[in-house]
Amino acid sequence: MRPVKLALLGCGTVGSEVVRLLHEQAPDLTARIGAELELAGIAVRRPGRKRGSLPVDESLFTTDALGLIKRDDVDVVVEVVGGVEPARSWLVEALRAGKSVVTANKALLAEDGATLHEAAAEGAADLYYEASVAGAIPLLRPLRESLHGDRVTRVTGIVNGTTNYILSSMDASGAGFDEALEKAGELGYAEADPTADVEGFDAAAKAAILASLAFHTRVTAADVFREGMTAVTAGDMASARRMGCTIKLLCIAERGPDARGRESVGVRVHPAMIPRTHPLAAVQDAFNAVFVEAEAAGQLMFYGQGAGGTPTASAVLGDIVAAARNKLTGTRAPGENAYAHLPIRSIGEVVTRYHISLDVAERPGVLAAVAGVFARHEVSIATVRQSGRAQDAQLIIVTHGAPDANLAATVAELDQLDIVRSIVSVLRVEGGA
Ligand SMILES: NC(=O)C1=CN([C@@H]2O[C@H](COP(=O)(O)OP(=O)(O)OC[C@H]3O[C@@H](n4cnc5c(N)ncnc54)[C@H](O)[C@@H]3O)[C@@H](O)[C@H]2O)C=CC1
Ligand SMILES: N[C@@H](CC=O)C(=O)O
Ligand code: NA
Repeated sequence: MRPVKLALLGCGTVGSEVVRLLHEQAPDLTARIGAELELAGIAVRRPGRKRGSLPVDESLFTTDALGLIKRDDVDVVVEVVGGVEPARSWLVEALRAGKSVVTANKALLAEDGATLHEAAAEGAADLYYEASVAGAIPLLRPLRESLHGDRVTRVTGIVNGTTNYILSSMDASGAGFDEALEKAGELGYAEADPTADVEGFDAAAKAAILASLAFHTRVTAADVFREGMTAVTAGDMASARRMGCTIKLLCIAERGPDARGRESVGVRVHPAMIPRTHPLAAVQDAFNAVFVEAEAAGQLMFYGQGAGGTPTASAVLGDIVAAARNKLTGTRAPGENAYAHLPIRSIGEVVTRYHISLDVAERPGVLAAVAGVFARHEVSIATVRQSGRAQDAQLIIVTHGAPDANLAATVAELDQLDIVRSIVSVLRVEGGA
């Protein structure tokens, strides 16, 4: 049997681990596939760079990614460069030519997955992207295959390792944001531009990919409500701790009837306060965890390493094996299945709960005035806690569920009240906190 030939694009944190695992596991991979996997070439930016410990022939390195993709002997293109361009042009070229693609590129899939899926359909080619969401955790294959007999209603989780590493460091040791981010970068968790992590763009891209698969509807990054975690302070974390909670950056994708009774999809990424008893509160460091709720299956939980070169390479290798097997047997991966065309609900229509911390003047009638604002916006208060000082006091209010637009309008009106000296923090609450 002739070997299945791979073109590897990118040899950074993930790419170098793909090379290492391909070498170390070669005999097993050959036995599992029924043919050898062979690297036809590795596209890099700087071919002369020292990659001393990598078990490959230097002659494989090239700066001509497109030339490598177009080679007749290449069967599978593995893209671990990242970013929208030139990755999109490369992958479209490969797919249209009937070459299978394995990619970890969530930014591209969430921005313009449709173009890749269309190119895959045109070229009758496989498009695999398990590594793009939650690193090593097998999550997309269960959504794309195992759960196809069921109706998924909600996907909730922690899908960014860098921010979970930062938030769990802030919670456990009171570590500062900058220090924890630097460490996450050193450990290979952070994106090339870590703004993508801390501002929630990376999690939003993953949320779009998850929602598209779960709800059979094209959801792009632009459809996802996104709020990063840079505004979460040590004070917020301490306040959460006092309430028996912690703060996590959550991705939530849900389907169901909106206020007009129309079946729709809401997808959001934001920091949220959750009780310490919640299973997601126990997810530490760069680990990820995702709950999938489906009508027949009930609740499923997926947990594991969501970032880092080696765990991510595990998912890439799994996809390479699947693509190689398909090449040999003439079968294909499931294609895009976006038949449902569900409308996207705006964040204003999504029912959320808020934890609001206010500095207020300490005088009679303050509580009534504050409560009046909530009532005017039809927001019901679950708990109020007041800690008083000489002339001012802090009020901590947790609401019941209400449309996010009502909650936002409540905060905006509170901000206008003379008795409110400052709005110290506003956080959404999930899971019964
Ligand atoms: N690091 C992680 O934990 C995870 C990363 N990913 C995704 O995997 C992909 C790769 O990520 P990393 O390996 O962490 O990034 P990285 O920045 O370590 O590696 C990317 C490599 O691509 C190279 N490159 C850039 N432009 C190129 C070009 N025009 N031609 C050839 N090579 C080029 C860079 O020099 C770099 O070595 C990204 O899409 C990322 O979002 C997905 C899951 C986890
Ligand atoms: N930067 C990402 C890497 C994996 O997708 C993260 O921190 O989760
Ligand atoms: Na995965």
